[in-house]
Parts: sequence; C-alpha cells; structure tokens
Amino acid sequence: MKRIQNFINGRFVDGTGELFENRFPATGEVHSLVSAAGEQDVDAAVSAAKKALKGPWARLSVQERITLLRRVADGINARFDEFLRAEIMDTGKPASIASHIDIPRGAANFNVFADQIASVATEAFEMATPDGAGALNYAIRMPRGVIGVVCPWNLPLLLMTWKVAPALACGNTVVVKPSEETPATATLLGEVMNDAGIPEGVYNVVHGFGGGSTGEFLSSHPDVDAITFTGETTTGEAIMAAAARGVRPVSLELGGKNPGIVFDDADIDITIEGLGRSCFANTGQVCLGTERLYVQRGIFDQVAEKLAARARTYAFGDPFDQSTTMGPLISEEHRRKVLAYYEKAKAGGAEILAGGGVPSIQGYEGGSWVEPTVWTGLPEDSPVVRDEIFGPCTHITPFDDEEEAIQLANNSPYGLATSIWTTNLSRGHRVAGRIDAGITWVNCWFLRDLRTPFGGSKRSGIGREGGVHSLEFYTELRNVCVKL
Ligand SMILES: O=C(O)C(=O)/C=C/C=C/O
Repeated sequence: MKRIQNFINGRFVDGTGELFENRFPATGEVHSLVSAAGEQDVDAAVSAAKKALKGPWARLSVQERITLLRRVADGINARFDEFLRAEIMDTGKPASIASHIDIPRGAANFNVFADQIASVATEAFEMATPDGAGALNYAIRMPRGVIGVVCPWNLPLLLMTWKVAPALACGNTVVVKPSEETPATATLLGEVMNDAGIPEGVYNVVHGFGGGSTGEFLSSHPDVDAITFTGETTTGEAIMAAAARGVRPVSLELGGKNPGIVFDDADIDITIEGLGRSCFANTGQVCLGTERLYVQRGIFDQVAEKLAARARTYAFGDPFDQSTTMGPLISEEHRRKVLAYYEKAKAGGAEILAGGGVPSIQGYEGGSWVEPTVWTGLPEDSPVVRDEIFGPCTHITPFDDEEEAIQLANNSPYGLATSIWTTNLSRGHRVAGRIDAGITWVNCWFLRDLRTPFGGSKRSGIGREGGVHSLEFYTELRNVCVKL
C-alpha cells in the first residue's frame, strides 16, 4: 500500500502521528496510507522553515527567486500526468476538470507571482525639514517569515500554490498543512521543489487533521509569523483565535452562500451556460458556486426548466474518463451532510425540479455520489437556503424588482461571490455596486484575472489574494527616513 509521508527540510519522513487511510471517493476504496505529523514533527517543520530564512534562500536576489519559481512551474508541467492522477485519486474529480483547471492553474500560479514580484513597486516621499536640507523617505518590502498554509480539499493543488507561490516569491518560507482528504499533490510538489533547487526547509508539508491535531499545532506555533487559510468559516474562526496569540496576521478565504440574480432581460443561453457551471461544477464543491438563485418572475419558469434540464446532462462515471463530467463528493462524511440537506428540502416541502437523490453507477457503488439538484418553493429562512451546503444543488426563488433582488441577495451572513445576469449593462453595474460580496461577475462566472482582488466580505473572510494584494499579505512594508 502506497504511503504518503511528510516533507520536512527537504526530506520525506514518517510522522509520529497515526497512519490514516486515504480513499478514492469514486469507489470508497483505500488507495494509500498517510503518515500524520505529531506536534514534534510540526515543530521540526517550523524550525526548518525558520532556519531556511537565514540560509541560502535569504541571499537570493528577486531575479534568482523568480528563476526558481518558474522552474517549479515547469516541474509541475513536466510531471503533469502524475499530478493529474494524484489529484483525481484524492478527490474523485473528473479528469475533464482536473486537467483543465486544477493542474494547469496549480503550475500557473508560480508564473503569475514570478511576474508579479518582478514589477512590484513601493513608495518614496521627499520631505522638507527646518534646516532646509530635507529628508527622503522610502519603503522597502520585507518577507514576513514563516507562513503557515492550511488549504482545502476542493481544489487541492490550485488553492495551495495560490498561497505558496506568492509566499515564496516574497522570500518567505512555508509549512503547508493539506486537508487530510487530499494529501498527495502537496507531497508530490516536495519532489518538484527539490528538483528545481529550492533550498531545503523553504517548502515543508505536514499531514494530519485540524483541531487537536496538525492544523492546530501549526496555527498555534509561536514561530509561525502569519497564517493563510481557505476553508470553512468555523475553522477560520479557530485559526484566527490561534493567530491572535503572538499577534500574527491572517488571510482567510472562507465559506459562502453565493446568490445568483437573473433579470428578465438576461440572455438565456449565456445565463444557463454560466449557471450550469456555477451550480454544479466540481460537484458543487467550489467556494464561488451558486447555491441560491433569484430569478425575475417573467422568466422564472423558463430559467427553472432549463437549469433543471442542464442538471440532468451531467455524466457520472469513471473520473479518469474524459467523458465523465461529474464526480463524487469528497467523502462519505460530506455526502451525509449534503444528503441531510436533500432530506431537509424534501421535509420542508420543496418542489424538486431535478435530482434530489443518489445516482446508481455500475462499478462505483461504493462512491460518494449525489445527483445534481434544483429546488424551488422553500422559504428564505430554510436552512437549505441559509447554510453553505457545498454540493451540486441550488434553490430558485422568484423576485419582482431590482430592489427586492438586492435585498434577497444581501440577506446572508456571507459575502463571497455573486453573479448577475442582465443585458441592461447600466443595471449590471448598478446592482453589482450594491451587492455585499467580495467578487461579483456580470454575465459570466469564474472568469479569473489573477491580478484582481479575490476574497470575501462578512463571514466569508478577511483579506484579498491575487496580484499585488497577495504581496501585501506576504510582505511587511518598512519605511526608512534619511536626513539629507
Ligand atoms: O481561481 C482562484 O484563484 C481561486 O482561488 C478559486 C477558488 C475556489 C474556491 O473554491
């Protein structure tokens, strides 16, 4: 049985924690065992990262770091099929998604931040002084130090390098705690880091669980200088509390209950194409996905019918088969959570327009499969409409006018992403400016310019990732004032 180890100070080592099972979500079969890191292993990883800050890594110029980051991107692409297989075995997601999104973006993130760090500016101010000679102020960017990276299971490689790439570009070192559901690609990246010539201790990986385990050991370690986390809001709160001790900054991209708003002048084909992805892609396991949909009354029936039809077009099956377009959920535990909401919807009297249950897939009976589902008819205070489900499901509610749509969309403790569908672009701009969300798409979804600020409002998080915004988190500005 394959064993997945921790990666500390450039070497693969067994942790002192338990060996836990890693399952292929499409069948439920155990395909590898993972060596969990104990507290002393996390301490060893943080010590290696801290020591590396004073080693060869610190003496590299920005240009030399850029060269290494590009080599890491090349290293991932050179082993594309290995990363693809590892990601699919951990997540069960179809190759049609992982080969077009997860692995390419997992590599691209290193080039994106190599470009960004090459052109980042700071600031300088000349000031007058009483003696008339004046003084010059200039700011310099310094790496924060050791960054704790706690990343999620839905886009494992993509969301981990979305943090590691800018952290390294800015001269930091990292200790990564992947989700216990998806340990493989972060571990494989250790081999690529060594081959690319990244000095030992710059990139470290420790496996295990959250509270009372590896995640907690890492986020409460006194030598971790900052923590970045993507995942559920409750875990984000715990990490933020841990970071408070020692006054460490956090970057939190958390949960959401993202609304979509469809006005009656929307282009139906464009809208259904976009919502067909935002509601169901990656089996609904995308933090930016749409789980609440508000449709203007005049076209409600048409949108409901077409979206339900789109839900029925998804093809289950072997995740390695390019014709498969929907995989299982990440685990049996997560499937129980999602199906509990499917039951709540039924019990609440929802009208089920598509799905609502579990598909039977020959040869994959042991997998964590659910049907893509469309509901209507529930009240806005239903848990199905309030809570983040993180499954391939959405609830549709009609509205009459713009004010009502905005009120419905904003009525949530979350504020991560929204999509607005209308051919009246002054309305698109106007409504976008009134939605309490970090990201709003108009007549599109998941179009990603990686220079833009990415992150959530309210309980969806703190801080922004992307472009210069990542550099703001992974560096500390210091001002120098020189008397002339
Ligand atoms: O596209 C990105 O950079 C990104 O962060 C995606 C996040 C999806 C979360 O589920």
